[in-house]
Amino acid sequence: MKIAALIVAAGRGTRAGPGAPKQWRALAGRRVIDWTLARFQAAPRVDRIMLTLRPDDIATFAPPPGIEVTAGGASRAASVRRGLEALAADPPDLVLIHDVARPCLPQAVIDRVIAALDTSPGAAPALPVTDALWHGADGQVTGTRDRAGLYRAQTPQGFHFAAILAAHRTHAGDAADDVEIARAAGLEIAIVPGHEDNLKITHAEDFARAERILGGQMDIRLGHGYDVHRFGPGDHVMLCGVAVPHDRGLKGHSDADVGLHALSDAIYGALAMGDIGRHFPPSDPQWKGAESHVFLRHAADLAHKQGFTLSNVDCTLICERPKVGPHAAAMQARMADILGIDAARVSVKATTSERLGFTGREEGIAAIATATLVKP
Ligand SMILES: Nc1ccn([C@@H]2O[C@H](COP(=O)(O)OP(=O)(O)OP(=O)(O)O)[C@@H](O)[C@H]2O)c(=O)n1
Ligand SMILES: C[C@](O)(CO)[C@H](O)COP(=O)(O)O
Repeated sequence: MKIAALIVAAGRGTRAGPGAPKQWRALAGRRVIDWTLARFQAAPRVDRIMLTLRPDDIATFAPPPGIEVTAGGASRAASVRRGLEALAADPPDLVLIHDVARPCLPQAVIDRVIAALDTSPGAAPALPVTDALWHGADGQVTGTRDRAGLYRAQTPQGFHFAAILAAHRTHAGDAADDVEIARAAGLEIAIVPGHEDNLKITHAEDFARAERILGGQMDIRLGHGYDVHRFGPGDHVMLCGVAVPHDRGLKGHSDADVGLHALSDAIYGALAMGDIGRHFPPSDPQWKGAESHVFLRHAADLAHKQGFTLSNVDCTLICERPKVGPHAAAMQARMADILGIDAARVSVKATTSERLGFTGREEGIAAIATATLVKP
């Protein structure tokens, strides 16, 4: 069973007020569109993601790997139709059609829609109306309405692909959503429970609500690491991935880069996956003299495999000499490169220990590091 997600993102977001269209605006540290795409990238049963954008946005948007992009139309229905036509070249069995403006979609809602499509050609999430309903005009209540049997429709709305494509091809005019188009073609649509978190960002104040929801949903991990290496003979030390000239070297099984070792341990710690010695045992001869970027890359890859993004890292080197300041910018750039994150999220600093203790006596160098991992 091949399942595609079609995310419509070609609207102008006029009701959200001045500024960029809402899909491009920042929300809890990422753009709205990034949160919405991440929902479907993390959905185990979704094989393919098609995104419809305004033509001018296609020129500037660099889609993440695996995301297909096509141009949307003048209305939501037109954008969906274009997305369906783009998918039709290699048709999936099922399609889940979702508003980019619903970035807080819980995975459970996706699962419920897919499950309902086993027995129904269409299925969509909705919540029963729980407030009283009024008619109003000029600021006055002019009537009341029975709320029994009324629902608030959400997305993703899921369909058997061939059926919804045929429904869109024969539908004339606009529609509020794809359920309306499917029903006009005679398709039965099952209602599955939606979720209050699955709001559609429509007005400016909805951003604050979405931020609160995402903040509550996020898995935020903090890890810390500590490492020490003793000085020995040599003419340089490896610190945070940079060779720093010195009148001694650091002793160790690998290249003895205390900074990268502490940072690797911080990431392993945040994942609760032990430490560097567990993944690269010192008893194993293959790691003798190893360059420590291998360890750091391994830790970062484990984080990514578990769906975490590295939000920031911070490393402090503790030594009297060599002086770290002249090399800090190069260390920051090298660590950012190894981790694949922006240098603005990487901090390297140094302190002496006021000539106290083993670092003060210049017997070795110590490093402490922290890493913050975030999973939406
Ligand atoms: N021509 C359009 C219009 C809307 N949409 C998408 O349809 C979804 C729901 O629409 P809505 O919330 O109304 O978004 P906008 O049309 O962008 O907002 P507004 O009506 O305030 O301008 C959004 O994901 C929007 O990007 C689209 O793909 N193409
Ligand atoms: C598709 C939808 O999100 C279902 O609730 C809704 O119909 C979109 O409505 P809008 O008028 O485009 O905001």
